[in-house]
Amino acid sequence: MDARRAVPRAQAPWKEMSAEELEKQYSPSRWVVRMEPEEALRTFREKGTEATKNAQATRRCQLYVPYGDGKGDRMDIYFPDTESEALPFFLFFHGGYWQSGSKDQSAFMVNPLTTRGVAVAVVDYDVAPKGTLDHMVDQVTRSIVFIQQQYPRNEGIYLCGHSAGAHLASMMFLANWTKHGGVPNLRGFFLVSGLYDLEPIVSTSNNALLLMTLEDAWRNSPQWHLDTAPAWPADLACPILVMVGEHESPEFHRQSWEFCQPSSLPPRPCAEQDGKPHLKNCLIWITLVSLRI
Ligand SMILES: N[C@@H](CC(=O)c1ccccc1NC=O)C(=O)O
Repeated sequence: MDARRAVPRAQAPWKEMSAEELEKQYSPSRWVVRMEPEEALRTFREKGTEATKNAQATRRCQLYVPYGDGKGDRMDIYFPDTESEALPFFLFFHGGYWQSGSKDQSAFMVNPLTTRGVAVAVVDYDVAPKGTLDHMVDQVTRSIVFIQQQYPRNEGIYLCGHSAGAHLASMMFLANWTKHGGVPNLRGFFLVSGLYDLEPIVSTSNNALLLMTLEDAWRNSPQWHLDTAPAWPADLACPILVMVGEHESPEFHRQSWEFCQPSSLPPRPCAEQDGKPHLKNCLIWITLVSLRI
């Protein structure tokens, strides 16, 4: 807790906000410029569901693959046309503030990636109120270990998450892989519009179903734990792309920006090799055009 107290107030502008302003900052749909919030959320769901149906109708796939014993431990895996186990794997973790969304509306990246020779796994996890944050983090960890064990000859595992899913993916920097049965061949992170410090969310309506305490938020905020994260194998070259939408709220921009600062990101994969940093961090500002699906 000391580290959190040591954060200068200037770096935590949300602490000065009214409850109403904080609510707005953490309501992404209210920042969409092309449509009203309700229409934006509906469009997001409809496009995702349509793209998932299309992917399942057109791609070689295995659906509802169990990655554990829990009822919610399921993923859909989509394959390129080429039959091979030596494929790169792209794992996607959906958003929805840890309380909505599912794999069934999240396979929108499948066709562009599988046509380029990448296998895609769209992972389900138990959203609140069934699942707690700790349980979801555990599920995500196990889903990655499952892919590594099923496809030991993979050409890299790339994690991508959106919003709450980007948070879950970023928690993997803190994972104790040896405890989970082996180090996955992680080769890249794509973190889209993520949340890395959960404390501001505790007092918003997004916490009504999740019921996270300040303690839960602290434990599950990668922003505050990267300096003590377990060591990574030095040979894992692992670029991390942190992305945030151009029109998203100042708080969403701040979360991504602060997570990108060298003092926040895991020091170990940064170890220099051949005089070059292992880890390339960059903040990409997505334009509205590139967000179109
Ligand atoms: N109630 C939220 C919904 C939301 O944040 C959201 C919706 C779909 C996918 C991701 C989302 N945000 C973070 O996980 C909003 O008003 O935007």
